[in-house]
Amino acid sequence: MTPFLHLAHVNVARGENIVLHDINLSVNAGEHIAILGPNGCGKSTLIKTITCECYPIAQPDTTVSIFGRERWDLTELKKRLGVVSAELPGRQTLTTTGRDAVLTGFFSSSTLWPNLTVTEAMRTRADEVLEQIGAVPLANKPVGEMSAGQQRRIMIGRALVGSSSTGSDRQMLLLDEPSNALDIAAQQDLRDLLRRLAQQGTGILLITHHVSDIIPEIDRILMMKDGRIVADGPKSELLTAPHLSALFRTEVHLTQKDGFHHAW
Ligand SMILES: Nc1ncnc2c1ncn2[C@@H]1O[C@H](COP(=O)(O)OP(=O)(O)OP(=O)(O)O)[C@@H](O)[C@H]1O
Repeated sequence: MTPFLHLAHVNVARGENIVLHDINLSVNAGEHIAILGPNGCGKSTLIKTITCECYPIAQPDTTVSIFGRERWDLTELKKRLGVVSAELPGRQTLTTTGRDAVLTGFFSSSTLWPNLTVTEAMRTRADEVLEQIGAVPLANKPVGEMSAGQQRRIMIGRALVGSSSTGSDRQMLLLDEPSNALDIAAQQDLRDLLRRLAQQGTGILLITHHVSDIIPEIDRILMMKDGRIVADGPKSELLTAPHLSALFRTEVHLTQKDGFHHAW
């Protein structure tokens, strides 16, 4: 199995406070994982640690290894690791077309600035990705004229463009509450797209507050509380009403239908 991530004894501070405590986590490429936990427990900081936007406190036993390497050129890493959240990369993205917004994934930029060199190979790869995510009709449409669901689809393309769909350069998609601000139909579209990508071998690391976002292909759950991973195991064991009730310190009810869970 190809390793995607290995974190050992990782502590991370933000401002004056330590917000991640002794994180130990290994993920293989192509795994499908959901991270659950109350507001402020450190989920986004964990993703930012993986993308090197937050750094661990240097200690002798601390390890952060991504795709089997501990040292990265940040530009190269960002190409391999796209994060999709409910926000666009910048306001300039609004005037960028769908195809160009996908191409910005090669540069981690908000738009295709004139000084960026786009090669033919990049264009071919962007067209491949537009096809893969079912967004060919959005190629020439400005992002600002798209619905929130269409924008999210393009941002998934932007996150995927820098890596290939197979082999050691396999796609790994990090999603931080991607269904926020989407209506019911757009949430459904997003789940269908994530299911298709997961079935094609794209790895998924999904942060969500919505249990119904946990597509059937996700089979591993991480539970975080107060900056610590408090549970890490199969969905069948952890995605239960008692575990969720303990995690969120409130009574949670759970139902299951067609591989999806619904909590209230
Ligand atoms: N830029 C920042 N500066 C200082 N502290 C921060 C910053 N961003 C987050 N924090 C703090 O770090 C802790 C973890 O925040 P983080 O955003 O990782 O949690 P989260 O689980 O993703 O929360 P949510 O579910 O609300 O998005 C919180 O206590 C938060 O207040």
